[in-house]
Amino acid sequence: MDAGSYPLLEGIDDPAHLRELPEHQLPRLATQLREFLLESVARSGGHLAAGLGAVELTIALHYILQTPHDRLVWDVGHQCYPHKILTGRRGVIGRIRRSDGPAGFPSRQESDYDTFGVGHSSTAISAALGMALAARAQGSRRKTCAVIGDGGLTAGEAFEALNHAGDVRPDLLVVLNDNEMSISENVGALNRTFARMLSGGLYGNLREEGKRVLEQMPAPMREFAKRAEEHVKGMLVPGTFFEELGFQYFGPVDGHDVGELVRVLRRLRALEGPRLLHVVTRKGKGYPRAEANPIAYHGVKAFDPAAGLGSGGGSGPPTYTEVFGRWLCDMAELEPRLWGITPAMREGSGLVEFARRFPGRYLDTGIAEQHAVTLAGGLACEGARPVLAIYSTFLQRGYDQLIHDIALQNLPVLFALDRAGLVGADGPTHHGAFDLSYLRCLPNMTVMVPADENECRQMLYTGHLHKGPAAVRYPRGRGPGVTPSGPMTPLAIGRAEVRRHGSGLALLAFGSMVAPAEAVAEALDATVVNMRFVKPLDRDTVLAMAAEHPALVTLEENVIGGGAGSAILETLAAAGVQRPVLQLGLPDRFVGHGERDELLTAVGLDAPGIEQRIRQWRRQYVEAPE
Ligand SMILES: Cc1ncc(C[n+]2csc(CCOP(=O)(O)OP(=O)(O)O)c2C)c(N)n1
Ligand SMILES: CC(=O)[C@@H](O)[C@H](O)COP(=O)(O)O
Ligand SMILES: [Mg+2]
Repeated sequence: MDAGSYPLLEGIDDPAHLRELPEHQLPRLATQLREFLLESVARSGGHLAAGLGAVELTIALHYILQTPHDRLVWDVGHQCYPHKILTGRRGVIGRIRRSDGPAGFPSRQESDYDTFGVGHSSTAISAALGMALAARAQGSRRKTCAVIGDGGLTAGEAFEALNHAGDVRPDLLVVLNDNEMSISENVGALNRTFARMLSGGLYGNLREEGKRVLEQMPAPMREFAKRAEEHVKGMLVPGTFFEELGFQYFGPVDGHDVGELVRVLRRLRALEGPRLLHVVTRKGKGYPRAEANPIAYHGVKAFDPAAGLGSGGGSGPPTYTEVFGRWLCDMAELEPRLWGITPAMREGSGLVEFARRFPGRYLDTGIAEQHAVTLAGGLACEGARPVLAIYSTFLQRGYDQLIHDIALQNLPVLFALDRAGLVGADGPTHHGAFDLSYLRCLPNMTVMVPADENECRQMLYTGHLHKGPAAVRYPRGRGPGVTPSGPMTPLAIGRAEVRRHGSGLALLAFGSMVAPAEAVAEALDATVVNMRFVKPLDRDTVLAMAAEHPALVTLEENVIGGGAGSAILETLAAAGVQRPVLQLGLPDRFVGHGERDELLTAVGLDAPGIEQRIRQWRRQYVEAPE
């Protein structure tokens, strides 16, 4: 930040300083905060459009709420960069999501102002409700506020929390930040109702007419008239939906009018009971390129704000996501029963082309992973061949549905699990660290892990043909660069592939670990097996490797606990085979944020780290056992 270019912002090291500003300076502060945010994220990369849209709201919330004494809980938290800038992290925001910088989402260990750790959506109201009930039980007068977006409101947990709050009636303020966007265009009937009412002529005219009339009123009447206007507007938009849930509904309010927000929030803070303030904002506000294309500017790499984002479509081999997206379209051409489903991640999961070409078989459920899983099951019951594209970490949201609705009924649903393993900048809330453990323990599941992009395509095809539930898990970004080619041929279920023969020891590698295993094989005189299937495991190959080698090493980009290596240990134990086995994988802790390669090195899953750990272990436990 060039000294002096943001004079108001530079004077704010915490919200107490903000609250010393006279109200009339807040619009100028908003301008500086927005410009600083754009300049910073254009350099660092990260989430941009949501934060641009939340600048005035963030200022008003910290201006009126006595944070951190009053609790402010953000939903998802990707819009929290203005919040972090105003709460003492202006100096480090330029390193956001780097291993030496702040997390990309609110994090309790990072700041007292980050009252609840988020990253997965739709948790804020539940957490805030818990905090509000605790305040009531403690006889505290502190206030609790949750800020949730219209996308966040498409998830079941948000409704569960609203329904419960309306019943137990805490002192809780929910702010709905409605910009009609999720990452892509928001979906859902409630969203459609909002959009219809807020864009409707009647509401728009009333708001403009109301402003004109108010301006001509003497000041004392203006406050009363404002309230009257709010209630009249409240009758035009689905406030009743929230009032049926026990909330007092206020708004809609212009989410970029910081004075209006301060006035309304000041009133609402003084009230008690469940209140919902409906705020209308524009995602990407203040940066025309982001306003025009909020999808592209939801999450960005470093870019030049003057030129905007690059043309995209990087050169080089396709990413795993692109391999999946192309396979899905190719397969949909051949198989009319194929459906593509995403829980609000069309772009991230590679479904843009599929959605364009096969709109009748494309479903975006909104942020509703539980529903998406069971929906796929219903389709499968009727002979459809659904493919659920879902991040590994987000499938955690639909785990009971996976067990109860899909695996138990042995329904042919294919799960394309993207972002498996360490994702990098998004950190522990988004790493796909657990899916091999949580999938392989389920009866009827087939779990495949491709070593490269071509194998990914073959596995997707194999899973599609399979008569029961199947999952293919692949990492964020690119693999070893084996571009898919040739016809799709199904793999033999449960068969591994021996890539290299050695005599020293056998490296039994899964997915992204095959490449580094091959890189160290010669130095270790090791056999390398591309295991391909975590379930069903290739038992014959495992036992043969144990018979032919003095020791085994398993390698996986999943937690060791209950993962693929554990499946191998179970196989050896069941066969009464005793062999030294070293399990390499993710540690039994949450791995932080940073560049993916940097994190893999930090947990010893890059080639040098793998070689070093094997040599050390072999010396200690194989060559000179006590
Ligand atoms: C459980 C879960 N599913 C999916 C996501 C991915 N995701 C991050 S932000 C977002 C859209 C959120 O929309 P909204 O709440 O309206 O916030 P906005 O970006 O519009 O400000 C999604 C789907 C997530 N973080 N958590
Ligand atoms: C906030 C959120 O959950 C998403 O925006 C997520 O950060 C997307 O991750 P990718 O960048 O890996 O698609
Ligand atoms: Mg939104």
